[in-house]
Amino acid sequence: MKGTLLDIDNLRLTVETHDGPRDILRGVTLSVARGETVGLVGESGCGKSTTARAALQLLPKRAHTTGRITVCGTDVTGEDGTDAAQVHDVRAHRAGMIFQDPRSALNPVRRIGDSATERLRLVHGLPAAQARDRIVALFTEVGLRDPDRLLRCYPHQLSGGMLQRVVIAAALSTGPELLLADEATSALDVTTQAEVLAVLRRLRRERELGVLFITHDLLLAAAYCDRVYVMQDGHVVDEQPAASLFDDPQHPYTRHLAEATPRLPERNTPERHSPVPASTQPIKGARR
Ligand SMILES: Nc1ncnc2c1ncn2[C@@H]1O[C@H](COP(=O)(O)OP(=O)(O)OP(=O)(O)O)[C@@H](O)[C@H]1O
Repeated sequence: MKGTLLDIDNLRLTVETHDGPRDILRGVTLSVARGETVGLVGESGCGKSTTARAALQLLPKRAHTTGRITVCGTDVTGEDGTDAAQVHDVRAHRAGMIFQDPRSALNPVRRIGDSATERLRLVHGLPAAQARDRIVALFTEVGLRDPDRLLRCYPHQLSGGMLQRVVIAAALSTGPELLLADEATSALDVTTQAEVLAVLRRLRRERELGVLFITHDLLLAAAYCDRVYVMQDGHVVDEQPAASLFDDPQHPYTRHLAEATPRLPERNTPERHSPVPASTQPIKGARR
């Protein structure tokens, strides 16, 4: 597909455990195009995070994979002779990842400025002053006020929403085309979640980012994404336009998830692309 930033084709991943080999991904096929937000939903443990991490070759220990993953035109699985330097280039320049808990992404005893500029300084070799200027500009872009003061703060001095914006700014600092957002707003309260989602949406539009938006929250995926893949037990079992996820679920498992998701009465149901659903209940059975 033209403009495809992430293309995963029949990805299988098996991990050697003490109890023998364990199949975690059993044939995942999905794609994300430039400027598109694609949801990846499913119950806890179905393999969503492993899929995203595999895209950056952040694989579990003793993992064996088959299938092909192409990120921004580079086959990171090495099938076509890609070497470690090219995978490093993808991680350093082309794709960024945001996780659920910004506190775990930031060193608690380092100032925000040191953590946020780290990739620019160490990976891109930017002088400290230039890295700082770029992060200050990005802090403003993601809606953080008084960026100079924030650079001197420690993580415990900032709220969860502010920290997630810091993490988003740091992820964007290297100019990625693809963003892998793994439950990036799940730990935030509903208001802060709406604000962070609005920031991500604006950045996606302005920068034409492709976003793989991982969530266990079907309502949120339906409201926020363009298309949605549904995972079950290591398989992608369904792919649908987000708009029809609840109204016309195609696969029995998608139907099951949709029926298990508490919804507000129709007149209050959020329109697609509204900031965030008023209710963001997890999928029934999810462990979170
Ligand atoms: N290194 C590993 N060794 C053994 N099992 C693993 C390893 N890494 C992940 N798993 C298992 O693979 C399965 C998929 O994990 P993954 O984190 O990808 O699921 P998920 O859908 O993202 O779940 P959640 O929504 O809870 O984050 C889980 O059952 C997990 O326990």
